[in-house]
Amino acid sequence: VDDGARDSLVEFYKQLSNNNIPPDPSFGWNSTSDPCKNQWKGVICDHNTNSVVKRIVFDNFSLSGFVNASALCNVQSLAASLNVINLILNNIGGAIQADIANCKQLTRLLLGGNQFSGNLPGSLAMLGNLKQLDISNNRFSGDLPGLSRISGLRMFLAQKNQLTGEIPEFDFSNLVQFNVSNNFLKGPIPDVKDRFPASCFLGNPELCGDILQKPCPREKKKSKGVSKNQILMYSGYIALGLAIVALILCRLKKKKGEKVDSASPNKVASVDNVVDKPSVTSTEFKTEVSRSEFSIHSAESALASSSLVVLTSPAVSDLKFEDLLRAPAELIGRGKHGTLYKVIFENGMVLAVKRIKDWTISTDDFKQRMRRLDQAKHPNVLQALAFYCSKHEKLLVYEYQLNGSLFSLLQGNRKGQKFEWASRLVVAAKIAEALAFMHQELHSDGIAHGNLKSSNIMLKKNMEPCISEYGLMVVDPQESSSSANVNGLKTMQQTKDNASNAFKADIYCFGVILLELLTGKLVQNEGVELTSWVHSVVREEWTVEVFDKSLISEGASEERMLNLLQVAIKCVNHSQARPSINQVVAMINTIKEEEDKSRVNEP
Ligand SMILES: Nc1ncnc2c1ncn2[C@@H]1O[C@H](COP(=O)(O)OP(=O)(O)OP(=O)(O)O)[C@@H](O)[C@H]1O
Repeated sequence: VDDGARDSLVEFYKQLSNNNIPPDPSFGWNSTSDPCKNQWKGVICDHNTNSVVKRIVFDNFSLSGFVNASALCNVQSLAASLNVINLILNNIGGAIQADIANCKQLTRLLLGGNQFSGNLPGSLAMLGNLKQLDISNNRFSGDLPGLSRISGLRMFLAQKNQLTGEIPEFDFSNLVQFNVSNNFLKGPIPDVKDRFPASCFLGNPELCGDILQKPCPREKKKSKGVSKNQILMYSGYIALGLAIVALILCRLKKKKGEKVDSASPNKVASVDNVVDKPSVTSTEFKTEVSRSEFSIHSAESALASSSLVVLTSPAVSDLKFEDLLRAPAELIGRGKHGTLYKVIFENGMVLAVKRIKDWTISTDDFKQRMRRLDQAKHPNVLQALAFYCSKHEKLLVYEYQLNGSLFSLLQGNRKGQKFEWASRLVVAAKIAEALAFMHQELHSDGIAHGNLKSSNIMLKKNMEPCISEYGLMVVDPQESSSSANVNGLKTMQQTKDNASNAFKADIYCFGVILLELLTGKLVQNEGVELTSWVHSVVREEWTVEVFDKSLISEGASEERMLNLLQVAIKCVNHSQARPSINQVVAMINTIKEEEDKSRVNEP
């Protein structure tokens, strides 16, 4: 760590601890030692280089000073590396300075359970990489800043403060935890469907909305207060709308005569007729909440190859592309590689449609890949039912899984649902076996999963786990590092032996899922961090601390949990010496057999 960064850290700690001198030399935080090499307490460094600070973690350290965000975030080398600031459950006071926004790489800012006060800086909105923001149980006041640009935000906790004003706009698509209860917020609650219970909003006497069974008073002003300019603007929109409709009608009339026949015969699947209407216009069919939001980029692409290829599933044999466009669609989530919509049909059928973003694969390669994937069938792999592919647009259709994903199960979104050790072991074994099957089937085609993570493990009706989105990531050596997998495999994927690396990468990602199952902690987008945390705990010989508390209290066998942890650690080995998927299956099955035996022998 460079001297400037070290000195700033020392300054930061000084103020954080109210000028308390670090308790002993091994604690660090002095200008005579190095934060990484000398392993300062509360500092976690990049495990590869051991020379840049990634996290500052002081949870429950009885600190009672202030946060000097300028000292921390105005130093370029620190700002560029710091991912996590975790100061929960201390006694830290004062305001948060706007300079916090210079720590642009922050994914977690956890300040809950302190004495912070004052307004939250509007600059928080600039922390575009944030996944978790916890300011709960403090004395923050004033309005919440608008954080709607932080589209990856998964957790926002602001309960028990003194916040005022309305709840600002949020991008709720990725939020899985949200709480603003017990403040002084007012006005309408945003439309969060049933994703968050009323308890997340309670304790704000002036908040209103269906969820609180407290209707909001109708706004009278709306029609009264329309200004002249607004009238002009709206009439402009209406005129433009009418012109577009007229243009579309003209074009449709013309096209009807010259029926195009461009769909090539398809050996694997039945192909529906060329779409002749809906997508001839430009872009999004989007009205209010529940309309289809798919867009076809141009009339040209719609006519040239607008066929929906229905794969061999009989469930959707009559499905037509236009049905898909017409049905109401709801945005479920926006991931790194695309967007997922829930589409509900009149006959009650519910489908999940994945719209893939920025995939430079050619149309032919895409089609071929889909057909290969369709041939590899396994009960624990979610098969695509159909797909659509044009130059600019790639859609995949899956059966919608009502029970959600392993991610949401671990996150505790499914209320009151226990997730016991035996079930976790079954999930691990089934996913490993399914992955082994797919690797075996698709090895010669070089198609690995490419994006294995707990949000891509769906739970079927009977809670059977199944791998979803297999093979939707092409591992392309030419491709930029931005396409790299979430689990920090960039450098690996950039190396030459790409296909084999992709299979190895799947093993790594599977190891991360095992760690999630064992620890109950989630690493969405932060795989490297969970693994380094586990490594550090194991290194310090507090191994049992790693396990999910609910597993310990359930009395799960420590020995078998340790054995599974060993498997996970082998899988997340950063060198390429990872076990093969078949070895992983064998190891997990041995643990599972022991578990089954012990259950039989139970009194
Ligand atoms: N078939 C499905 N049925 C129901 N929910 C699904 C289905 N497939 C995915 N989901 C859920 O929808 C959400 C968005 O999925 P999506 O795959 O687009 O994003 P992601 O997995 O977070 O990121 P990425 O783009 O990297 O795959 C996730 O919570 C996922 O668990």
